[in-house]
Amino acid sequence: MILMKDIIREGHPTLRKRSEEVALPLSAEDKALAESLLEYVKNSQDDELAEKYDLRAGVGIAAPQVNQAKRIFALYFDPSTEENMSLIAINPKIVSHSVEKSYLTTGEGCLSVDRAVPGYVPRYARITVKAYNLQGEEFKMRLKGLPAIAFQHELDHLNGIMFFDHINAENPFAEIENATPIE
Ligand SMILES: Cc1nc(NNC(=O)[C@H](CC2CCCC2)CN(O)CO)c(F)c(N2CCN3CCOC[C@@H]3C2)n1
Ligand code: NI
Repeated sequence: MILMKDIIREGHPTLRKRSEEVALPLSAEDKALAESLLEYVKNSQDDELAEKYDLRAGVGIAAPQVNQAKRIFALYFDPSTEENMSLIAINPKIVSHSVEKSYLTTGEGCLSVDRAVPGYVPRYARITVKAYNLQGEEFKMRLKGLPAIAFQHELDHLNGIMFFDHINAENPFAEIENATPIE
């Protein structure tokens, strides 16, 4: 299982690389990597396991964060939540997006960033995405709200982008034009 010691931190060059597309059908190694990413996010949201293994809570994690520069990430929102999502995305792409933006009023954090970086992170409010699943089948999804924000945060990792790259340096909490805040 992935532990915090396996997660690389800000300053590690892999976080600034463009990850490589993975070959389909997935090799056994890439399949195991993808499953371990989803397992981490689920474990991190389980109070007992998070406590036992000292895991920082997450709703997503990307392969480069465990020093695997591959275009794979996982997202997990418990079925009891409005978002309700369990996703492994292989070679993901945003195929279209709204003009409207959105942002988390709390700002964002990152498992690979051991400091708080305050400020609004402008993202597309709605996105249409395409990716491949563990079986190598292509799928499309339309996302909005927190799942859309999280998908963009993880996709950024595959392109060597960190959330704080998007924060307005002059005024981190400057109003974002044509944007809907997400509480
Ligand atoms: C929004 C949120 N971000 C948490 N952490 N940061 C992350 O997920 C980073 C990715 C997120 C940062 C902003 C969008 C994507 C990880 N990133 O670095 C991967 O690249 C949370 F932990 C969290 N929740 C709410 C749901 N809760 C359910 C019960 O368990 C606790 C859990 C806490 N919500
Ligand atoms: Ni992150």
